[in-house]
Amino acid sequence: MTPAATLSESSESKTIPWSAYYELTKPRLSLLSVVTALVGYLAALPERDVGTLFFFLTGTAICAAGAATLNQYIERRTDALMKRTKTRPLPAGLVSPSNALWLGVALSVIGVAFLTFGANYLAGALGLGTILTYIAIYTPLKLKTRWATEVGAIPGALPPLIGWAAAEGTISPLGWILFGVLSFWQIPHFMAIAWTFRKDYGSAGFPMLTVVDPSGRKAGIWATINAVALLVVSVLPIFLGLCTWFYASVATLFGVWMLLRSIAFAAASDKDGVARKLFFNSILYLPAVLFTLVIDRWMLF
Ligand code: HEM
Ligand SMILES: CC(C)=CCC/C(C)=C/CC/C(C)=C/COP(=O)(O)OP(=O)(O)O
Repeated sequence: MTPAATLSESSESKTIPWSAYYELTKPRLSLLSVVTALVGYLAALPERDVGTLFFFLTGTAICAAGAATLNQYIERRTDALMKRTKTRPLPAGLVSPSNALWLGVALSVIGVAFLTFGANYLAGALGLGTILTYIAIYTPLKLKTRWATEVGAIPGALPPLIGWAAAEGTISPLGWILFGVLSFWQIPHFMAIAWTFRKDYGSAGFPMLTVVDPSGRKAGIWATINAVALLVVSVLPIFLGLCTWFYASVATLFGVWMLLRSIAFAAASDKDGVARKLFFNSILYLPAVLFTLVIDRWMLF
């Protein structure tokens, strides 16, 4: 198939680049959400069932793609005002807003149906909850308050619980710990990004912490506080007998590293370089700690 298809709209013929629809789904972020959901599923140590695994993975991916598409539909005007986002399919005029809206709604409904009927009701409810908190609460709040970031951390941290629910039909303490790890991890992750793109966010009218406090002092302190919480929550499994020292050591190592990077970000007067280092550190943290957790759980049982 060619990378583009031709579609008739009223009397005109328009070329629809499929890659533009693909970009609407924020493929990297969506894929990462699926990976964190898979971590929840694998760490739950279920009785394996290939059918459930298939529907849960595809359902989560479709939900994430639908949520991302709806997010881009809602933010099409502000995305046009930022350098980082102005080439996205909607501000670039590659896809019509109504097409994006219908695609987002259709994907979200299909994704929730896959989770509900292919896994179980709890997984479906969590999928729906993730979409709604992202689209109906976080996305509109972004223009209103700096606390939107903390609200956004909820849908960002819910996918492991979808995985846990798909595996067990319920959520065990380690599932909630994973939710805590993902929630606290997102704050230093995003404080670093919010510093780097503060001018972009400011010009689009987003009151991010680095916009309302342009010194970056509050962002640094808030990243550090959350890095401490991340370290504490990430080592809880060892005290509850839910993992071995293998996971606890890796989580401590990466947690301390993230904390030191956050402190450096808070302390620096010129924050540009340290913010990028904290961002890259946050990107390394997740695969290292989550992969180790899955291996550790498999070794334990
Ligand atoms: C409050 C929640 C979050 C916000 C506001 C946020 C925002 C962002 C932004 C703006 C970027 C682009 C940075 C750049 O272009 O330099 C980014 C990158 C990234 N984010 Fe997040 N993120 C959040 C949650 C998450 C979650 C939950 C994950 C993983 C499951 C994640 C993983 C990544 C990764 C791996 C990158 C680098 C690769 C890429 O740009 O796609 N983020 N994030
Ligand atoms: C199963 C399912 C529905 C998964 C979706 C989970 C998910 C990806 C949650 C969003 C995390 C988040 C707040 C990202 C930033 O979005 P942003 O809109 O602020 O980023 P942007 O500035 O790049 O648009």
